[in-house]
Amino acid sequence: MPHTAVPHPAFPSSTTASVAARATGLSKVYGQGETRVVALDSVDVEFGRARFTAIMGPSGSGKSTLMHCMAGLDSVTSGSARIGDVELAALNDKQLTRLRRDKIGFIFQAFNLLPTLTAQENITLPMDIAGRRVDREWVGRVVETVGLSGRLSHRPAQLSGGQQQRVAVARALAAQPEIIFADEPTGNLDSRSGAEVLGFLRESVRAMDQTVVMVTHDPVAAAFADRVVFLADGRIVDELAGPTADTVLDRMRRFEAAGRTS
Ligand SMILES: Nc1ncnc2c1ncn2[C@@H]1O[C@H](COP(=O)(O)OP(=O)(O)OP(=O)(O)O)[C@@H](O)[C@H]1O
Repeated sequence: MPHTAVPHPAFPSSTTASVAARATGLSKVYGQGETRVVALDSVDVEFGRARFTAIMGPSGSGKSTLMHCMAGLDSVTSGSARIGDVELAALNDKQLTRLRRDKIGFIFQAFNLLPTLTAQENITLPMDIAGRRVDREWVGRVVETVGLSGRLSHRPAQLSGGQQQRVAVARALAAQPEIIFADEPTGNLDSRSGAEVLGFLRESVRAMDQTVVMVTHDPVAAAFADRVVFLADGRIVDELAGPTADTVLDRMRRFEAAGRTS
């Protein structure tokens, strides 16, 4: 039963209200027999609402798998993945599709923009597909925040890589999803454009109470987050609040050293 204690404002408890997504004992196993891979091994993690969380860890540690399971893009083998109060395993395909469409925003390394549509049309496409009314005022604010006001009638080919990624960020933000999952969102960008995009994500969390979960290899990118969780071999092995690029790098080096001696 949920406890009913009133949380002290300075110490928000991890009740549903403050948690946008939660994994409990989440395991994911691919294949069987000789090809069996335990990608996630009983992961417990919460992603706070209106928080920016980075997921880091060595290649193959399970970062993308965790994100895909939390976003309903992949099924879980055991344990639980929830968005808000919704247990993803309890949904059928149609309900999952609707949940992804209505509650989740995605930003991937490949921008996934439609080449024949303008920036504006790409930004509102998910809402148009869902038959949702477009909140023009909100979209205007998003477009201004990501600095695309002068580029709305351009098609993707007429935009730089950084601008295209900003369109992808605006598209995710425009629908006001409960949570945005970003997988290496700046992987293809030069460091200046990357920093801009991360700054916009950071600003969306601060100014618009957006929730963002981002997978990254880059300590500089992770430093834009409020918190970093570290995965190794499918387990959460550490976390860091208020990260800087140096503290993240330091933590990564320590894991590498531990990995070499274990
Ligand atoms: N569809 C799949 N079938 C079989 N094994 C998979 C599949 N997807 C991932 N894996 C395995 O699960 C483990 C975790 O993979 P995952 O892609 O989640 O790691 P990652 O931390 O995101 O890695 P990277 O940083 O290289 O992208 C790896 O050993 C990978 O080979």
